[in-house]
Amino acid sequence: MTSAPAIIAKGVSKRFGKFTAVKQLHLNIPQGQIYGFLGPNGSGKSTSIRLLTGLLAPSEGNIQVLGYQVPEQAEALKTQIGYMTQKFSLYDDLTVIENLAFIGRIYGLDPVTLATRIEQQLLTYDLKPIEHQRVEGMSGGQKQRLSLAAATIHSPKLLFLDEPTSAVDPENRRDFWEQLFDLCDKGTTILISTHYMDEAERCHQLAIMEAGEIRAHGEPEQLMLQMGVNVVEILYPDLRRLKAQLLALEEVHSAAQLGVRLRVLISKHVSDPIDWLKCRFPELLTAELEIARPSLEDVFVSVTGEGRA
Ligand SMILES: Nc1ncnc2c1ncn2[C@@H]1O[C@H](COP(=O)(O)OP(=O)(O)OP(=O)(O)O)[C@@H](O)[C@H]1O
Repeated sequence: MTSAPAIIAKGVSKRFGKFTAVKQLHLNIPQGQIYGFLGPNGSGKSTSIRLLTGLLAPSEGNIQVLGYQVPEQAEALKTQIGYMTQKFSLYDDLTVIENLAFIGRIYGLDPVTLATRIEQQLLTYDLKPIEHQRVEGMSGGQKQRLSLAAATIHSPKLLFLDEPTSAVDPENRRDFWEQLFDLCDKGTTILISTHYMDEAERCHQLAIMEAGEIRAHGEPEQLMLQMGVNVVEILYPDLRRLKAQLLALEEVHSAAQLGVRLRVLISKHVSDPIDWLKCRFPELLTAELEIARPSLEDVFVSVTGEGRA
């Protein structure tokens, strides 16, 4: 028997005055998965997360999270979820242990459970050596680990992470993802927002957002396979001029320079894109052209307006 979805959203929109920040959001997120919201700044990721946690009320639509109706039953849901933002929301004047204790008490943990959980979290997130250090003055990576330890102190079933890796270096991001997979392995469902392609590629499923709407969703691999464009890489000396000419063609979704190569996304309506390019640009007859494997970034530019910049 399959378990009920962790999150169901139907036709959810959020308006701030005349501005619509989230439009007709539909979600069905299974338990035990890492689900990603991928999108540029202002695409509605944070607003969507706030709606799903019950912090914001939708202007229209229906939300169910872990079987609770949101925002009506948000109070009951609160103890079952964790929420971490890119600002980490820690108390600078408190030490590592004091932060964990304070947040644990907010979640209503009894003193014995709290003491056990603090000890476990200090070990899991490698915070033991700095347990008496105040947050002020800690590195970005340490703050991130503490923030994740605090957000999971009450062992939530569902964890919301709003751009949790924006303020840390690539090594810390890698370690952070290992911790997320450990949590997922123990049954925690995770919803994470990001604007990094490599992070989105790690998710079991993701939604690509732009201007408050989901433009595409599914497993990263499926999204890459089902993309409505072919990818051609061109090795040619005068790439800047070629790029401008290519972008003027309706069939070309995007053209981005990667070092000495131009990566071009061409509509699948063009059956043989290499031949098609060589016919339109005879100077390419002697250039090196090859079909490349699609990346998530290609999917992103093909479903959003990003590619024609
Ligand atoms: N309380 C608010 N009042 C008015 N507009 C808002 C409010 N909250 C968000 N917005 C607007 O809604 C849009 C979506 O913002 P949101 O923060 O959800 O995007 P995001 O994808 O999370 O981007 P970021 O990465 O910058 O946080 C933005 O244009 C933002 O200015």
